[in-house]
Amino acid sequence: MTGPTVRRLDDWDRDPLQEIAETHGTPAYVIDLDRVRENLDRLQTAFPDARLLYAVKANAGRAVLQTLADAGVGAECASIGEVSRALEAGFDPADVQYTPVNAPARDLDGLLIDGGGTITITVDAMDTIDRLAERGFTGDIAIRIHPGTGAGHSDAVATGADAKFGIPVDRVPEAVAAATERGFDVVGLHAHAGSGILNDGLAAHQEVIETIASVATDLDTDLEFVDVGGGFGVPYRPDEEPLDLDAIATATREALSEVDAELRIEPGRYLVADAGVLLARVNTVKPAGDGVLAGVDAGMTDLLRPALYDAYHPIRSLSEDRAGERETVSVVGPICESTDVLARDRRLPKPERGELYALGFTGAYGIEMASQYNSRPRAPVIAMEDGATELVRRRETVEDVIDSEVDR
Ligand SMILES: Cc1ncc(COP(=O)(O)O)c(C=O)c1O
Ligand SMILES: N[C@@H](CCCC[NH3+])C(=O)O
Repeated sequence: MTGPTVRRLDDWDRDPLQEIAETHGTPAYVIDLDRVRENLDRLQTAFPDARLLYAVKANAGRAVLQTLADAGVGAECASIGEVSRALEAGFDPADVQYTPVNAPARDLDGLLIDGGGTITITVDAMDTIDRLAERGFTGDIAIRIHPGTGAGHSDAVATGADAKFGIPVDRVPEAVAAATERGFDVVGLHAHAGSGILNDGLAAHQEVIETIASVATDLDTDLEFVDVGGGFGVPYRPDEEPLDLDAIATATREALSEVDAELRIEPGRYLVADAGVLLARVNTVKPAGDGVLAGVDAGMTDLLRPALYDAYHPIRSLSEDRAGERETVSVVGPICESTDVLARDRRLPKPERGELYALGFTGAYGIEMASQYNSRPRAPVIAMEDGATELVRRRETVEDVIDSEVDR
């Protein structure tokens, strides 16, 4: 069941969302596991020969991880925390790839404790090759290259262009030699162009794959895999076109035609973004300039993306249809920051106190980037599956916020 290419906010049934808000209160995240499976099916149809690793950072909830582990995909993890959550949710260590950025010592130590010998580590710095050798790590390693080109929904996430990520192309042979000398098997190459790539970013994405292909063919090493990262975008704005998955798959295959190694991809957003909504309720309404400010109970601590990237998330009123009256509404949160604006200048029904809103495409990088700033407990997550709903992450309490303080 591949489902529609994209599930827009208007495609969600209103009744179950209203019911969830009544039962669990707001703010609350909803994640539809059936939609996650549909997204996976579409990816697997477009990339039938690729090994798919789910980028856990997009949504590390156990229900999501179990769904994907059961479907037989692997996990791409950015930290020991993500590795632990993936293993706990049922991923086999052999299916886990750890791709740290400037791996903290605590992460590397933790991997050894957790039987990390069977996990593949993607190394992004010469130093980390030494640091793994010093710790007696015996697993396989892959080398992450810095391709020098990136793409994504904003410059902030065009990772491939940022020197922080990966080893420069001209130093990759040196890194492979250093790793081999220290007894490691270098089994793969890795590159990631960036996140939220839509059709206008395909050329840059392609360039990254061509770069990794040329590094792979120049190396005198048998590679088990070439991992071209994730980044498949989802059209959050109503005027954006869905990503042409077949075009990206064909171009990837062509670019790698001379490379004799398994293709790996590691999507996060594509699997979960349109499977999630964030529910929030209006508490205050006040005029501002030519429009209205609707103050809701979700803020940048629940959904950071608008404040961090100026990201667009569609917003819809789930209260009873109120024909006619629409106003220019900005939806603002309860955090004492001016950037705590979830949606700016949208045409919405004249807001009313108690009105229920849904924010779309919040299944990816929503709950994962939530914080306790202003000492606000994080929202719960409710999973939908096969027509049923279930609380899978409870609402935090103020006690949870206080609990990590040490008595003195
Ligand atoms: C190394 C790596 N792999 C995979 C991903 C997943 O990206 P996306 O959620 O855009 O598919 C990211 C995030 O951008 C990443 O940094
Ligand atoms: N967190 C980002 C994407 C970056 C992913 C990690 N490299 C977002 O919300 O769009």
